[in-house]
Amino acid sequence: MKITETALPGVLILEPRRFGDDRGWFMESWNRETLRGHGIEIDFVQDNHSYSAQRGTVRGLHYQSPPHAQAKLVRVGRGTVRDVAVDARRGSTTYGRHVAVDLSAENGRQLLVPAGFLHGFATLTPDVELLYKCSDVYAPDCDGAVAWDDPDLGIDWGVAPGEETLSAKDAVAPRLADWTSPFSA
Ligand SMILES: Cc1cn([C@H]2C[C@H](O)[C@@H](COP(=O)(O)OP(=O)(O)O[C@H]3O[C@@H](C)C(=O)[C@@H](O)[C@H]3O)O2)c(=O)[nH]c1=O
Repeated sequence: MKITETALPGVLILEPRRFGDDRGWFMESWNRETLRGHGIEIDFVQDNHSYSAQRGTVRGLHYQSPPHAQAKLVRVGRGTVRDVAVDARRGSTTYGRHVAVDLSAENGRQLLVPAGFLHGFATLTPDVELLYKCSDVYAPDCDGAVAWDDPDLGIDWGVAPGEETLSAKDAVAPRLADWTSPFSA
C-alpha cells in the first residue's frame, strides 16, 4: 500500500498493491488492519456504487452535516474520474481549498476524503462505475451540496463548458460564499 499526502491535511491518495499474473491482477481494495498500520482508523458502515453513462457527468460537491458527517474512501471500477475534495471546515487554514486527483480503473488510486470536506467527481470517460466506502449511513435530512462550478473554488474538472450533466439538486446548489458550513476545524 502506497500512501501519498496531498496539499490538504487528511486527504490521502491510497494505492493498494496489485499482484499481476497471466490471468490479470488481484488487490485488496480495503483492509482495516493495513490502514490501521498506517494510522488510519475509520469505521466504514456503508458501501456505495454509482454508474454514470456520459462523459462530463458531475456529481457534487456533496456533504452530510453532523451528526451524520461522512468520511469516504473512493475508487473507480470502470472508467476515469477527476475526484475532488474541498476543505469545508470553518476556521481551517485551508478552508475553501481543494485537491483534485484522477482516479481510474487502471491506476487503482483511491482518495480518502475525511469528514468536514465536500466531495464530488466528474467523469472523464463514458461508462463510469464509482465505488466508495462511507463512515456514516445515508441521512437525507443531513444531505447538502455546494456549487461545483463556483468560480471562488477554481476547480479544473476537466469538463468543457456546457458539457456537464448534473442532477436537479446540484444545478441549484449555493456558492461557497452563500452557504454556512456545518463543519468546524
Ligand atoms: C447518496 C445516497 C443516495 N441514495 C438515493 C437518494 C436518491 O434517490 C438517489 C440518488 O442520490 P444522489 O443524487 O444524492 O446521488 P449522487 O449525486 O451520486 O450522490 C453522491 O455523490 C457523491 C459525489 C458523494 O460523495 C456521495 O456521498 C453522494 O452524495 O439515491 C440512497 O438511497 N443512499 C445514499 O447513500
